[in-house]
Amino acid sequence: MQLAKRQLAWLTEKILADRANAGSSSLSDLEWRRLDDYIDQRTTHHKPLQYILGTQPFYDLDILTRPPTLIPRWETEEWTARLVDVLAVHWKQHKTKARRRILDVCTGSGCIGLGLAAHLAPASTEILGVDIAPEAVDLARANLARLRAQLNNNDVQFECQDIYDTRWLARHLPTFDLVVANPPYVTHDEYAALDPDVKLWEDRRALVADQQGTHLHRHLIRSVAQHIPSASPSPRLVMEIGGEHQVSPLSTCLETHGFENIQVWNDLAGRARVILAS
Ligand SMILES: C[S@@+](CC[C@H](N)C(=O)[O-])C[C@H]1O[C@@H](n2cnc3c(N)ncnc32)[C@H](O)[C@@H]1O
Repeated sequence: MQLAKRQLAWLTEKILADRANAGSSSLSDLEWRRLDDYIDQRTTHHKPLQYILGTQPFYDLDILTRPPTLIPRWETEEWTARLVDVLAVHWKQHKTKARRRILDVCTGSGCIGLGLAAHLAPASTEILGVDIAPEAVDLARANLARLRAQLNNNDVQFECQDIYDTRWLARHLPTFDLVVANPPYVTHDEYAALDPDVKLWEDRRALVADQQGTHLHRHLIRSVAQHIPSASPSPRLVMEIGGEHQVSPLSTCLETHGFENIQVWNDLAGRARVILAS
């Protein structure tokens, strides 16, 4: 009930914020009809609030949201901020003259890449975000255009790219210091049990992966091991995961491919959320 009231308040705020003439604080007939329409989209059609509002806060950035591209989640925001702190320490200890290069695989709205750019040291980093979905890349580029002034003079670009393209990987991966990713990690069984808010509106490709949700993670582990040599204790690969059940298989896979300093970060809810290694 509390949540429903809060959502109604946010929808009303959107209408008030969108109005051209801010003279009156009460809603006109037209605005009441728009509010009715928003409530209908939310309740009857299960449209997520963030798609109706059109944005979602991520770190201190206001990220545009548009179906079917995944809405940025608080868990991702949390580890992105933690990663900024970790990289600041590592990169201070292991200085290089060149800018660091980060590949944000499965970039979606671009939230991770943009969040990193906005908080890493000024003019220190080049970030490329790639996604297989053209509509995600369009949205990431719209976010880039909107947020450019907040990116600390760090360079960010987005490209449409299937990360299973081995020729692209062989050519481009060796130019990066670090790969970050929030890949699809929901198992087929978990997907069947998800809310209609998610299933009806967010791209299935953004969520589901074979091999108990670890297929893309394993592919990234193999690819990074092959193309990005271990140069320092700094992380080489940072991936979001779906929980404890994925820790052991992915740790084994990382060890098999020669990774060191394997760590798991829990999120604020105490769930295993990120696996990283150097
Ligand atoms: C879980 S979403 C993450 C989006 C965003 N990084 C975030 O954290 O909100 C996963 C993304 O992976 C993309 N994706 C799925 N398969 C891919 C592939 N083979 N190559 C590149 N991107 C892929 C999807 O289109 C989707 O945008």
